[in-house]
Amino acid sequence: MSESPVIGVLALQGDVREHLIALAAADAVARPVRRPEELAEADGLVIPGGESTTISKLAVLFGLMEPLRARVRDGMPVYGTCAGMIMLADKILDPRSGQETVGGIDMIVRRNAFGRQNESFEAAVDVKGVAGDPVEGVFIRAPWVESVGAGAEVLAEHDGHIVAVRQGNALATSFHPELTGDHRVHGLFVDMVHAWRTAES
Ligand SMILES: NC(=O)CC[C@H](N)C(=O)O
Repeated sequence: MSESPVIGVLALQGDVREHLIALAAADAVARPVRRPEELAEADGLVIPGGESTTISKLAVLFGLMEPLRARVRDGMPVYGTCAGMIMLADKILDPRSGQETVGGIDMIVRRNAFGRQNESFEAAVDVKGVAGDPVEGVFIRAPWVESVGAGAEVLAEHDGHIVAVRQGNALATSFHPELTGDHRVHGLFVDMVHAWRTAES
């Protein structure tokens, strides 16, 4: 395979460090991204879990919202977990005031759908494209996807609710593979970045 891709982790708020570790374990060069210049150098980007309204407001404040939208529109691979999934939704069912999204996936997301912090849970999830045993899904005040448009593919469901979606080069999960030590979902994302780089070069 060609040399390791550089994958950024949007480092405004949330579990940035865990994603940097998971990406490195999946053979990517992982870097925090806080400035537009850092985003420009990345071959792909992870938007971490955390608090989506905070991440949204900081992205606007740091001048990153428009550059993020532009790169996603151009096809840069992007992966969002939990709050990151919310950031990739074209529509949020119950946005807080001032909450914007990057968009990129034709889906409607319901924030905190699986309940509050103390209703967080783990469950085995079968994810299309991840071979072998189910993934251990860690759900923390997790969103679910109410519905997807024609262009988006459902990769996983839990309890009848959509929890993983892909549309082109955008991938999103309600749960947090970065917290489990199982790096297969990050591996899937790194493969998407390799494929995109090869297609672009
Ligand atoms: N673990 C998470 O990322 C929780 C997401 C949070 N409920 C939000 O709305 O942003």
